[in-house]
Amino acid sequence: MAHLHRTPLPVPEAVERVMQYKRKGGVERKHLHESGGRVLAENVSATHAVPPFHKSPYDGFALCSADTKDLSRENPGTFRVIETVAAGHRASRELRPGEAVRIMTGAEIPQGADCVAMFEICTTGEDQTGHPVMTLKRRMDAWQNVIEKGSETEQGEVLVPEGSKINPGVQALLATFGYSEISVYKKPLVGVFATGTELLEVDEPMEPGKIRNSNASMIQAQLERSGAACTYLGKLDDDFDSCYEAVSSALGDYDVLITTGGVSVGDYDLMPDIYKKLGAEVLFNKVAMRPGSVTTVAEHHGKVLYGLSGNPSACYVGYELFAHPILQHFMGNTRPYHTRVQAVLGQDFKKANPFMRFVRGKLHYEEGMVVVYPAGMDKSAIVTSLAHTDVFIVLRGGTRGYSKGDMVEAVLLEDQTGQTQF
Ligand SMILES: Nc1nc2c(c(=O)[nH]1)N[C@H]1C(S)=C(S)[C@@H](COP(=O)(O)OP(=O)(O)OC[C@H]3O[C@@H](n4cnc5c(N)ncnc54)[C@H](O)[C@@H]3O)O[C@H]1N2
Ligand code: MOO
Ligand SMILES: [Mg+2]
Repeated sequence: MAHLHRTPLPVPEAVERVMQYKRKGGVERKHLHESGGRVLAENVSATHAVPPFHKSPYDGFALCSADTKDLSRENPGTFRVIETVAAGHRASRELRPGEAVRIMTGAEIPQGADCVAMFEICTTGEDQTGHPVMTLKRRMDAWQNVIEKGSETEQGEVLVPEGSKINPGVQALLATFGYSEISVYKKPLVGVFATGTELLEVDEPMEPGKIRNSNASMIQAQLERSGAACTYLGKLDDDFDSCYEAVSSALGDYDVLITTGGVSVGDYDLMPDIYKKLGAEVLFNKVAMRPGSVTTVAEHHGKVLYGLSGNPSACYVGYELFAHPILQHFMGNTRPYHTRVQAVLGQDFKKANPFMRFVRGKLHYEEGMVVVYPAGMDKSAIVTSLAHTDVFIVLRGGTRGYSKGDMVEAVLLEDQTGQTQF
């Protein structure tokens, strides 16, 4: 029989207790195309200057600025066009005074040239011998319209430090500098069990007294959203020996183990006794929050075991508050906590709040303001409102409810930025 008396721990303290067991995962090499969303385990440095040569930003004529110093509308100058250089090609020889090269955007500026006149300010024609010429009616400055070698970055500069998340722009840099592979932090391997004799799997027909196991699919998707690697280990009947056996034998194979169900004080809530028999230290088994007050977290030889509630909304909230940040840290993220913003509450929420409440909510942008609405029914056992949830609306304990227009805190579940503090 589980102990009936449990002392509720304030949420920030519960998070802090879990985070005492955070650890960084190992490092692995990943192909640049498979590195998106991972965290860099090495600096990305410029392996060469960018651009690697003086380059033309325009389609036009490359020439020597000194040749243009006396030019004006009244005194145009005519240049012999000696060749055309497309991007990817180089001029065949150095430019001599009085010469110009027809050059395309991205091509290397020929030796002897130091500026580019855009096509739009040049007129083209032929001389008496039929050779192509170009006429210019203004003077050019040295290095005008040239992207100079190394002007964007010099060789050796650290451009993205270790610990940064790899986004499409970082992938552009990896490609620029020839990193076909890169060191990233490993994903944590997370094992998931669903407990409950009442559970049917998704492909099973309904039966009297039974419900389908929605938490396993939900947790797997939450893990995926967090970037972790998940193995669903199956559902377990509420039978002590088989549950104990399954949990204790899975422990060694995963970085983190998550179970759902069986953490409260019912006759078949077996997780507390399983933790006891395993010799795991329970960090807390009651949190001063709704939903998810029964969320239990234990530690076994430094490994964290999550006993999430069986009630779907409680399970969902328990995961995001207590598992997401530890998994983010494992993956090298220096901002492991969900981003929080101030938002306008879009409708009344009049329930009194003895405990801190994490209302599943939906974010809208209205006239440039972030507005959040409760996503639907707000009880621990509710599953339907989770479909419309992308934020938690944080309502502090000890309040008599909130009104439309009040400023509230919103935890953004689908934002990538994260923050360093809970
Ligand atoms: N006497 C008390 N009873 C309860 C307390 C309490 O403090 N004293 N706490 C209540 C609260 S709060 C919650 S939350 C629930 C937590 O229950 P458990 O975490 O032990 O979970 P179960 O009993 O296994 O299941 C609860 C509920 O959720 C359904 N469930 C379970 N697994 C799944 C799943 N994988 N997919 C979908 N639904 C699932 C299960 O059928 C139950 O209906 O305890 C209260 N009781
Ligand atoms: O642990 Mo329960 O979800 O607070 O209702
Ligand atoms: Mg129970």
